[in-house]
Amino acid sequence: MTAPLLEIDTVSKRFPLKATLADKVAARLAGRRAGGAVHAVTDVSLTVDRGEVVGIVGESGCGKSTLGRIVSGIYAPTEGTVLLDGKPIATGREDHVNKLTTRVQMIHQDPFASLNPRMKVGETISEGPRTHGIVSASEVTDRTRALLEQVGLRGDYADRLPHQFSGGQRQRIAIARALAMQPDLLVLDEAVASLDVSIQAQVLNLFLDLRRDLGLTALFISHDLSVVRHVCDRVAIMYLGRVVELASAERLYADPKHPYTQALFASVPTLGTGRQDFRPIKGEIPSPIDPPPGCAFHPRCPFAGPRCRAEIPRLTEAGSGRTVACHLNDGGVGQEAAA
Ligand SMILES: Nc1ncnc2c1ncn2[C@@H]1O[C@H](COP(=O)(O)OP(=O)(O)OP(=O)(O)O)[C@@H](O)[C@H]1O
Repeated sequence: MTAPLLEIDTVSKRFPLKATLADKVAARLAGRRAGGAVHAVTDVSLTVDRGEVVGIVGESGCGKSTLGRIVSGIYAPTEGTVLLDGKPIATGREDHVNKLTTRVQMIHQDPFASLNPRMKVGETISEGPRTHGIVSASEVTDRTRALLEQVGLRGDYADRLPHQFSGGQRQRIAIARALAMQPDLLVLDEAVASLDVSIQAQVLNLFLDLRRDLGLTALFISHDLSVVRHVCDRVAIMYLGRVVELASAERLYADPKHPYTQALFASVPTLGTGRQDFRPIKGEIPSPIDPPPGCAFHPRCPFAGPRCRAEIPRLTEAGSGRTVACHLNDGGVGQEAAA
């Protein structure tokens, strides 16, 4: 068996909060430390095989982008390690983050913000490969044209500026720029979220074609379950910084196990199930500054029992390669659990 291309091992990321003078005084009077932290990502372990596309799904603020940025070498994790092809991209030390890694390329949500408005798209696409010696000067023009054609644009668009393109075309340019670096791994962070639905479908189809032709490996971050279903082999569901369920897309969509996954599915009217009875998830997402004890989902969970309020559930096997972090799965929540 070959090792996974990407190995995320027990990664956490906390963003320290700056304490105001009033906080410091109050904390000193109370005999505790001032400040605190946003628990953006907690104890996440995940692998991605070569040629695999793994989705990261969850509501806003659950830590998806932070995880993507750690994998891209933009953030150092507070704890844990990220290995690409067995070598560290990042460890829990700021000076051990490979900020210049070219092997992971990130594609962001907003194609308007991610392209330099004053740079011709040909220069945008070829800048990275030229700087890093990935293409020679003599190859640059042909390679840039070929990349534009590969993403469904005309080669002579290389001479145009970003404002001459639509949102969907700009996202194609962003994909061409990422592919130009010949990355081992793509991190797509809400890559189609800002596009109209019909354009989303076109860009997703492009991604699927590229995946088939180039054997891409990717982390596909999205809040949109219907988008993820079309492009991912496996899907990790995140809640308040933790992975709560990880399964093949097929199994997850056929039979979601974690109460949060079930609630997430029930809240989406457009999953093609023909169901009209979609229900928003009840309650608010808790603060990542002060996560609830036990299972972070327990305040919103219809099945929560005493154990859920006290003990953090670990990800455990639930059959067929699926893992679920729920006490219902690892022995139940006790008599007191609501029916
Ligand atoms: N640089 C930062 N400094 C402080 N807090 C941050 C920082 N980046 C993210 N956070 C916080 O970390 C938590 C996770 O944010 P993150 O952007 O990773 O979530 P997300 O699931 O990608 O949400 P969204 O889909 O809204 O982007 C949030 O509470 C967010 O406010």
